[in-house]
Amino acid sequence: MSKLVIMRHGESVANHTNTFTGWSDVPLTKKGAEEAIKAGKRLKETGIQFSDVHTSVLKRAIVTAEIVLDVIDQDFIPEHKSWRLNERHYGALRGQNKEEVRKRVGDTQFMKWRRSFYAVPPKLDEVPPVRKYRRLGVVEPPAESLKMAYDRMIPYWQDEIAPRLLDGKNQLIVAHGSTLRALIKYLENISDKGIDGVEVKNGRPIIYTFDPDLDILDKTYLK
Ligand SMILES: O=C(O)[C@H](O)COP(=O)(O)O
Repeated sequence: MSKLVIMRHGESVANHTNTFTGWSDVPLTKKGAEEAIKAGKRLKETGIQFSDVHTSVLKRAIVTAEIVLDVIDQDFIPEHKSWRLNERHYGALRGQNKEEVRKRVGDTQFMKWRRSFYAVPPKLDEVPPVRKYRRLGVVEPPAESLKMAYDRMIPYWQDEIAPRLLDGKNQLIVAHGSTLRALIKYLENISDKGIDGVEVKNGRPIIYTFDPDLDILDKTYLK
């Protein structure tokens, strides 16, 4: 029986100011770092030994993962970073205050951009080149729906995570609200409509236990 723990990064400065973030690379707040420490302590109590940790290439996930590994005394495990685990790209909404956008466009459009599977947020007119993505040969998208994020994230699951779990190796993923909603949708076979209501909180680990065929035996939330 292998275990997968998925966790959203701790509070970022953009979460704190209620700003659309996506692929913007923002640090954790002090509270975010404390959430990571708390999550690490709760994880330590479970005694799970991980073989690998996977993060996006965004520092709020990377730093959260490193804090957790430190607290659980598993800093030595291989750390894999992939743009495929990045937050969904919020396009031209990034950097905008969520409350101001909500007031401007109304609740329905606001929630559609944030929670529906297919809605694409307003696109960036121009995507400035970022060395981090250029060196990976990745073209930063002008915006992504959750479906688009799902489509680029699932190959990472199939290539890098599922085979390790099938080999009985416990895996930790520290990523983002949207990528983790996409993964939960895939793992639990949630409908396109049903995913609207799924929320992933900062710094709260979710533990999946799988049988040898990678069917879910149990799902536990750590508070
Ligand atoms: O990218 C962001 O703004 C957040 O990490 C997730 O935001 P959401 O909860 O509005 O999708």
